[in-house]
Amino acid sequence: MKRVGLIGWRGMVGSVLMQRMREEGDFSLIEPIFFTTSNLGGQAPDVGQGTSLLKDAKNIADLKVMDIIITCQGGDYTTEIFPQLRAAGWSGHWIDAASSLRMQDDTVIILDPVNWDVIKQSLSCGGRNWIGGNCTVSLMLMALGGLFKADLIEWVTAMTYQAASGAGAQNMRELLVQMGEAHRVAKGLLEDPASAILDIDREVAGILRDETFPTDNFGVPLAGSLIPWIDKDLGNGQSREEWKGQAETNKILGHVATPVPVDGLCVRIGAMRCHSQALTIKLKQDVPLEDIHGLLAAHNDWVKVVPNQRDITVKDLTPVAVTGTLTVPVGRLRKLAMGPEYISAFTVGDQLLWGAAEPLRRMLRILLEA
Ligand SMILES: NC(=O)C1=CN([C@@H]2O[C@H](COP(=O)(O)OP(=O)(O)OC[C@H]3O[C@@H](n4cnc5c(N)ncnc54)[C@H](OP(=O)(O)O)[C@@H]3O)[C@@H](O)[C@H]2O)C=CC1
Ligand SMILES: N[C@@H](CC(=O)OP(=O)(O)O)C(=O)O
Repeated sequence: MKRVGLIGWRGMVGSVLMQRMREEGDFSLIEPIFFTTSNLGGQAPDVGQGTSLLKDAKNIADLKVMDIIITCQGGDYTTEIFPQLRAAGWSGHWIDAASSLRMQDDTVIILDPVNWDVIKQSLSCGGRNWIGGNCTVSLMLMALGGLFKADLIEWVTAMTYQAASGAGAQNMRELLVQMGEAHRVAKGLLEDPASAILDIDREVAGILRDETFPTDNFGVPLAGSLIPWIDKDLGNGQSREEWKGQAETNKILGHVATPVPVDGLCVRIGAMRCHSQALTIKLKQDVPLEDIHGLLAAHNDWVKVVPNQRDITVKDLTPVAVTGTLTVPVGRLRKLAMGPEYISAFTVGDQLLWGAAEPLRRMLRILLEA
């Protein structure tokens, strides 16, 4: 049995990974060893193999005896430990949720339903560094995989509606506290059916703008508002989240020489853990919508084409419908006024599942089966 070190297993992404590994019976196929950065010697979780003690996630000697390491601990941890481990001669497989190593030449961004060929090629050449992609990019590719595979996309813009979870667990909590505050100030007026809506609105706007409003994590209100910037400012008008769209999409697809342009605006909204994206796609040719539906639906087991009709769209193409599931619906498919090669699409995906934990879990299975 392969010895698999798990780091970051109690964080938000790590907890989703643990849940999925339990559901899929992955622990029965490995010898799991749990590490910590904060609770050395504490109790490791019992995953069906009895209890054990947590090991030090920064102890290179302990890490070196692992065949495979999966980390959801974060970019700082990766930046500190990964080079030391490789410098110490470790030749095991490193599977990582953090973005730090994604664009290095010796890494593959893993999303096997989309880039199994790239993963296979790297495995056959001795590849050992497997990095999960940005959530927005992975979810877009799960949805549009059929069009990319058929080489039909000339360019795509992604206008995103990203959930609080992408910013971290504390941000999810803060969103709910903000919602509670907004409700608190309006509660009395809401209970009075005769109250004026503009009075309610004034109270809510007042608390959202109040300096006591809880914004320690987001820095600004998200509830009752939105934040049109995600991740760092690259200084050229683009956010780092927007930059990842083209850079990671093309690396995932293995398009080194002729990248497909991917760009857009990334916006944080008050959803909990599902990212949504409105896509405008310029196709290389005029393809009938029916064929587009067929290509999209046939690409992988999780994408689901939602007919472009109101009733089913408002029910099935939403964060509420998708949260906690692996389904990636794509809908609002129609030809745009710009011409027959231009189509719109809207997609939703759970950013903690296909956007973070699931590609890592599946990479582990690929390595176990290799
Ligand atoms: N959030 C997201 O949507 C996505 C995140 N990622 C990447 O995954 C990595 C981890 O992100 P995320 O899971 O959000 O990070 P978390 O902050 O939830 O967890 C990271 C680590 O924090 C420590 N920790 C400290 N206090 C707590 C607590 N109260 N509960 C749980 N853990 C605690 C744990 O380490 P220890 O047990 O050692 O103390 C844990 O492993 C990052 O690199 C991120 O970039 C990738 C895709 C999406
Ligand atoms: N930046 C993403 C979440 C994330 O962790 O992305 P990355 O893995 O590329 O750093 C978001 O805020 O929604």
